[in-house]
Amino acid sequence: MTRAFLIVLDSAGIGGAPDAGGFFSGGVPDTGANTIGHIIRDRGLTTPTLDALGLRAAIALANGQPVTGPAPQGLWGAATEISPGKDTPSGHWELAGVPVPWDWHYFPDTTPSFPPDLTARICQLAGTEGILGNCHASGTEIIDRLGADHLRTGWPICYSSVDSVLQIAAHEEAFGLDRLIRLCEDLAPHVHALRVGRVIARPFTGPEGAFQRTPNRRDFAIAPPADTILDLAAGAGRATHAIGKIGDIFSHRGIDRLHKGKSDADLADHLIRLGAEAEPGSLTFANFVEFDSLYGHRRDVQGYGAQLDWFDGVAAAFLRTLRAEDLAIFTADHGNDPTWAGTDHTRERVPVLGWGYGAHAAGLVGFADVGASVAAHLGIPAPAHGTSFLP
Ligand SMILES: O=P(O)(O)O[C@H]1O[C@H](CO)[C@@H](O)[C@H]1O
Ligand SMILES: [Mn+2]
Ligand SMILES: [Mn+2]
Repeated sequence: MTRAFLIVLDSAGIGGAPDAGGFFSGGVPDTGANTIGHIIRDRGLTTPTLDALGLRAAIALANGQPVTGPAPQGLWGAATEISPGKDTPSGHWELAGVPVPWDWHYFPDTTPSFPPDLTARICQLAGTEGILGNCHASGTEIIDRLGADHLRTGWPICYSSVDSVLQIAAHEEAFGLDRLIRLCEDLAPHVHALRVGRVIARPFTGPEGAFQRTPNRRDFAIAPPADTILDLAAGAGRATHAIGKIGDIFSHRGIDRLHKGKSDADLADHLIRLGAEAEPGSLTFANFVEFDSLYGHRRDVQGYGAQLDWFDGVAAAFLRTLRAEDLAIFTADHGNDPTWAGTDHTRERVPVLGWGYGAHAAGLVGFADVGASVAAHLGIPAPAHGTSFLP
């Protein structure tokens, strides 16, 4: 029985989104943002495995440029998102066959950013007299700025961004990791009721002047509004594996086994192991978050490029574990151009790089077509949206 592996390189967009002008980072429209394209332009990449599948061709296709160079050996294309958000849940759900049917609520870029009753709710759940932050911020910048106040007052640091999120940073030892996670979990239903996609716990540690975020981030996301390929695979009795934060993104629906780690290197070990071991008929869905969290939001071109070079070797090792009848697709959930203004995601098309069907041009497809193709490959019911691009 065939197996499927869907692997998301978080934020590894390739530009060309037709609606990019309606999205902003740092007050600048996303028109022209191109995460991988600009890393190639400014640093260069050594990604022979992804290139052979069709990465360079996909970038050209996404941006309306002629496709030149060696013919791709994989199933390749570029996908366009229709969901009205350039965030992680929107991208992953649509890839899994469920475009977002509502408009997310975004907290305004003002101080205060949160409505008074929500702030009061946070205080009540945290057992504090107030909160710090209450604004848009970059997560590393705000702990540098407010970490000392946090230690002094014991108040949680609450912030948002251009995404539909409420993030809470707190010191693991001084505030307590379990207390932070419980606060976010208890707050999540109140935040989801506002059509805000996620509450994210952002624990940090260290002394003043050297605060550092830890890997114990937790996301509490709204549940997807319809059956995703995870639900459909699980419903068909198939084994489903979630690597990284896929469990959090899908509200833990349709997932048998979670494979988490402290870093993307740990997640790469899980992926390569599951390539060898995953059950016949199973679906493995992976998210590699460090492209986004360590390099995209931090606008670090060199770091992002080095991570892509590293990942290419992971992809090569993983593909060697596969069986002839398997399908693997490498893709992304949105952009996060490290050369762009601000520190936020960027609206972009994403690469679709498939292994298992030989050389085939899928062309310009939709995010939901990825989920439909995975479902067709596995022989499970199709999600409500999308059309398979398998030959
Ligand atoms: O700057 P940090 O805390 O990494 O926050 C980022 O992480 C969130 C989730 O990807 C985004 O909405 C953005 O705000
Ligand atoms: Mn993401
Ligand atoms: Mn992000």
